Amino acid sequence: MTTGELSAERERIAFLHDRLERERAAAQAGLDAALKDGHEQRWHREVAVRTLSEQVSRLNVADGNLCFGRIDTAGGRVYIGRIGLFDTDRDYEPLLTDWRAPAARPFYTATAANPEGVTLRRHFRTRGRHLESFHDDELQLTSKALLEALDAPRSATMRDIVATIQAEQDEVIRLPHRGVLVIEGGPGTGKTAVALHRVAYLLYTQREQLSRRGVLVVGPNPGFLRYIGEVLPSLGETDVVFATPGELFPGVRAEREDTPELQALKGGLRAVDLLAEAVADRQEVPADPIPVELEDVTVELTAEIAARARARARDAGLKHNEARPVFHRALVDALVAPALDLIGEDWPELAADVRRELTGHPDVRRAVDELWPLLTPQRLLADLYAGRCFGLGYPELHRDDPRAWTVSDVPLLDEAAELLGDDGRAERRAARQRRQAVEYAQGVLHVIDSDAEMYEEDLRAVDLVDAEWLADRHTAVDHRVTAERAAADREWTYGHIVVDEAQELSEMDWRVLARRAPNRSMTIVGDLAQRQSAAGARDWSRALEPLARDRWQYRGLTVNYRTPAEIMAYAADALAEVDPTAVPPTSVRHGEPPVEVTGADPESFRPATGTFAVITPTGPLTPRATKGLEFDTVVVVDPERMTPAERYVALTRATRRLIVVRTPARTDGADPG
Ligand SMILES: Nc1ncnc2c1ncn2[C@@H]1O[C@H](COP(=O)(O)OP(=O)(O)OP(=O)(O)O)[C@@H](O)[C@H]1O
Repeated sequence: MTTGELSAERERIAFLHDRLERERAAAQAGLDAALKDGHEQRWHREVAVRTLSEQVSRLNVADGNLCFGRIDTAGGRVYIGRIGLFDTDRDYEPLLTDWRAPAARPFYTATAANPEGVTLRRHFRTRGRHLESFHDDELQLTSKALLEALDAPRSATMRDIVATIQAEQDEVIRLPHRGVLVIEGGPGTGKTAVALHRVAYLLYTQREQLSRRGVLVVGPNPGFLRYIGEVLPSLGETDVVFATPGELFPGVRAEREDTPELQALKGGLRAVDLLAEAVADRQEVPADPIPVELEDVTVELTAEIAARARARARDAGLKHNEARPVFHRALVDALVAPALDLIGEDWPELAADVRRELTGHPDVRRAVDELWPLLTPQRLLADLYAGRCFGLGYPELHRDDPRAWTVSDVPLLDEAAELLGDDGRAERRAARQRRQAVEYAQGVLHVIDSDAEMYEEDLRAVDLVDAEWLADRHTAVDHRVTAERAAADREWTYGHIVVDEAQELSEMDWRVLARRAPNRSMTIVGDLAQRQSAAGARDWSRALEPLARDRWQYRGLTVNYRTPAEIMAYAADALAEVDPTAVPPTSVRHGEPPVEVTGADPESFRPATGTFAVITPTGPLTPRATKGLEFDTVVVVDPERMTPAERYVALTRATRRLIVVRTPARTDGADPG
C-alpha cells in the first residue's frame, strides 16, 4: 500500500460520501415537501412519503462502511458497497455497486484457482467516512479482512457480514431457487447470517413482490430475535416481521414450554385428529329432551331430532362455526311436523307460520348455542384443557390454568382456527364500523344542506352524493406498514419465510408455516445435531414431506467462523453422542484450549471486556435459551447434567474462551440436587 495509492483511494471514498450526502439531501427535501403539501391527493402523498422515507433510511444506514471493497477486471474497476450510487449526468454509470448486484459477485467468489477475471481484490478498512487502510488479498480463501472481522469482540447484537461474505455462503445467499431451500451446517457456520443476507438479497432482486407481502423471520426465542434484529435494518431492510413460533397466532404470545412428553403429543400430526375429535365433541345431542314452548303447544327437541340435525350439518362440508346455521335450520325443519301434529290443524299458511316462530324462538336459539356452540380457537382449547380432555381420553392435557398458553399450544390454536372457521366476530365488527361511518356521513350531509342561505333551486349535497358514498371515501386508509398488517392477520400470506433453528419445529409448527407461505418460498436454516425439542425434526425429508414433498433443495455449510478449533475439538464428544456419523465443521481460527475447573465461581471468569455468559443445566441461562447466540467468553457449568444436544450447543457458543466448571458435589458422585 503506497501513500499515493492510499490518498487516491481516500479521495475516491470521500467522493462517494459526497454523492451519498447529495442523494440524501435530495430525498430529504422531497420528503419534507411531501409532508408539507396539503393540496396533493392524500393517497398520492402517502405513497410519496412512504417511498421517500424508505429511501432516506436506506441512505442513512449506508453511512457506516459505505464502500468496503474493490475488484479490478479486464472490464474495469468496480467499487463495492452497501448500496448502489449512480452518476446521473453520465447515463447512470455506476459509481458504487450494491453488494447484491451481479457485478459485485466476483468480490465474494473469485479464488486463485478460479479468479473469474479478477486481477485485484481490495478490502477497505474505514472509520466513519475516513479510509484508514486497505489490503489486497491475492484471492486467498481466508483473507485478512475475514480474520479481522472474526477476531473483533462481539457485542450484544449480531452484525452484518456484507464486507466478508465467503464463497460457499455467497452461493446460498444468491441461489435462484424459488421454493424451499434448506441450509444446514454445524455451529458457527454462518447459517443465521447467510439466511438474513439472503433476505436482503431477495428484497433487492424481487422488491416489488416481497415488500407487498412482506418477509417473515421465525427464530427460537425473543432473546435470539433481539440478537439478530439489527442485521437487516443495517442493510436498509425494514419490511420484515420477526416472530418466535409462540407468536405466530395473533393475539397470543406464548413463551412457556410444555414438558417433553406434552411437546411430543401436541407437536405430532395426531394432534390434527385430536382437534377434530375435540370439535366433534362440541356438536352434541341433549341428554334429556328440550321443551320448546310455542304459542299454542310445546314441542320436544329430542336426542333423535338433534342427532339427525347434527348429521345434516356435518354432511354440509362446512367448518364448525359456518355449519351452525345448517344445524339451526335442520332442527327447525325437524320440529315443524311434530308441532303441526300437536296443533292438530292443517291450513296452508300454518306450516310457514310455525317455521317462522321456531326459527326465531329463544328456546331453539338457546338449544343451538348449547348443542352447536359458536367457538373460538381459544375457547375450544381452554375447554379441552379444563376437563373435556378426560372425556376424549387425553387426561395428560389437563392443566390448572387452561388459558396459560404454551409454545406448543400455538399451532393447535392455528389448526383449531382452520377447523372452526369464522366465528363472525370480524364481520360483526366491520359491519358496526361501517354503520357508524354511514351515520356520521349522514350527519355531515345534513349539516351542509341545512345552511340557511340555500335557495330552493340550489344543488344540495344530497343531490350529488349519498351517505354510503361519502362513508366509502372517508373510511380510514390502513396506514400500517406491511410488516404491522401482516403480524396482526392470521390469514396473511408472506412473500418469503425464513425459519432459523428449524430443527426445533414440530410437525404442527410446519403446518402453520405452510399456511403462511402457500407459494413455499422459504429459507430453512438448522442443524439436526443441535435439536433440543422432543417434537423437533430428526430428518429433513420427513419434516418437509408434507410441506414440499421432494421439491426442496439442500445446501450445506462446512466452515465454522465462530468457535476456535481447540473448542470445537473439545465439543466433538458431545457431537459424537448425538450422532456418531456427524462431521463437525472446520474452524477458521485457532485459540486457547478450554479450561476445566472444579468448584470455582463462574463469575470469577468474567473478562474485563467482551461479552460473557454462564450456561447451566437449569438456568437462569439454559442451553435452550442460548440457541443461536454467541459470547466472547463462556462458562459451562456441569455439562454432564445436560443432554448431549444441549451440551453440544452450550460448548459451541464461545468465540474466544471456554471454561468448564464442575460443582464439587457432582465430582464426589453425590446428588447435585
Ligand atoms: N463471512 C463471514 N464474515 C464475518 N463473520 C462471519 C461470516 N460468517 C459468519 N460470521 C460470523 O460467525 C458467527 C456465527 O454465525 P451464525 O450465528 O450465523 O452461525 P450459525 O451457523 O447460525 O450458528 P448456530 O448454529 O450456532 O446458531 C457470527 O458472529 C457471524 O457474524
